[in-house]
Amino acid sequence: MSKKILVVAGDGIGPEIVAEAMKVLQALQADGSIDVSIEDALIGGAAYDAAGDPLPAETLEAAKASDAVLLGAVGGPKWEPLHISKRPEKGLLGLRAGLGLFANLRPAILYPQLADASTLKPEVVAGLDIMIVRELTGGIYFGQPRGIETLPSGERKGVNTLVYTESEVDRICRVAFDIAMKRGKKVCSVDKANVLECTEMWREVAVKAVADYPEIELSHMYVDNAAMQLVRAPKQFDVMVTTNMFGDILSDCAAMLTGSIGMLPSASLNADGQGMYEPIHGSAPDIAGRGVANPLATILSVAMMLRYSLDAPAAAERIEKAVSQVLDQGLRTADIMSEGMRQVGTAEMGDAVVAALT
Ligand SMILES: NC(=O)C1=CN([C@@H]2O[C@H](COP(=O)(O)OP(=O)(O)OC[C@H]3O[C@@H](n4cnc5c(N)ncnc54)[C@H](O)[C@@H]3O)[C@@H](O)[C@H]2O)C=CC1
Ligand SMILES: CC(C)CC(=O)C(=O)O
Ligand SMILES: [Mg+2]
Repeated sequence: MSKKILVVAGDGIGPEIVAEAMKVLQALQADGSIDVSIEDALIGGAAYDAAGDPLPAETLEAAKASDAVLLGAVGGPKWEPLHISKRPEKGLLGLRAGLGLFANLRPAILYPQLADASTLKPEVVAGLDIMIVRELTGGIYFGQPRGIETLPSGERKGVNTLVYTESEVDRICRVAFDIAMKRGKKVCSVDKANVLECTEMWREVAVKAVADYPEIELSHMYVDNAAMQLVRAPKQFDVMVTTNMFGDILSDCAAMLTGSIGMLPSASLNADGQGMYEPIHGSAPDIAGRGVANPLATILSVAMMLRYSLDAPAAAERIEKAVSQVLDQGLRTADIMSEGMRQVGTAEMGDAVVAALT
């Protein structure tokens, strides 16, 4: 049965990288590997400019009616003064919350061809394969109260609130445990339980939940140490599970171990298996419009979509193999360029992946 995909390209490099991911989807559609219908919608700054709203009601409705959403990236300096990404019911946060996408999976895998591009020594990262499981609809990005108020003294006070309920922690830990059962059976829960009560509770809930998974080896680490360990000895990690903000930061850090933030895809899933798929990076305004952005994270996000929402694991594997093949051919966008390789732009990289697929 045909599956519905909603494409929201967004801002900055969003439309450029999504165009390449669409070529891959369309190639798979054309050769009969998948049966999908594709619609577009607006989000972020583009939606604000067109409709005065960074998450128009029709975008949220279309997303709810789809089997999967493919997102580029949102935001940029033009819209930052408007604070559109700080309203939890609006923009990207609103779309994630509106779809209930509480589980964000961010695989940090080093393609062996990119060992030279990693910020770490080849022997420290060879074979790196970490799954970061980030809670995505709670924590400090959503907690109330939030905002900036002016005190009677005239001084301003900025407030954000870190909140988790036990059930929110329990469900994300179970996602991490289920994933770990299919991998190395090791989960490191990352918190700041020495300082923050909310994450002290997080740790207690993780310990209670793991009792249902006798084969899982659960460890705990404070987030500052986890950041350090990621760049010291990343292969000690199999699955990491953590809060919304800690996962946001640690995954950008882990991305560099694989060569570039332009290499890391993600899947954001709800309780019904519906998903949104996006690269972990943002709209990269510094390189937008130049045709130099790396589209591989977005293309690999399509592979995650095929695996998690479209029940097409063979097609997902074909995409991953095609990416490996273009790297074997020596093609590199600027962010992963190294000596002796051939530098290509966004579109040439997308075309090469399609050629390797077919
Ligand atoms: N999921 C999303 O839509 C996200 C949106 N943002 C938004 O994006 C805007 C820019 O944020 P930044 O902090 O600069 O983060 P960013 O991830 O957009 O860029 C950080 C750095 O990585 C580079 N980069 C990112 N993606 C790349 C790619 N595919 N190929 C090559 N280089 C790449 C950029 O050129 C920049 O130097 C902001 O408005 C921010 O709010 C930031 C993160 C995630
Ligand atoms: C709106 C932000 C939380 C986006 C971001 O940085 C991310 O999801 O990685
Ligand atoms: Mg981020």
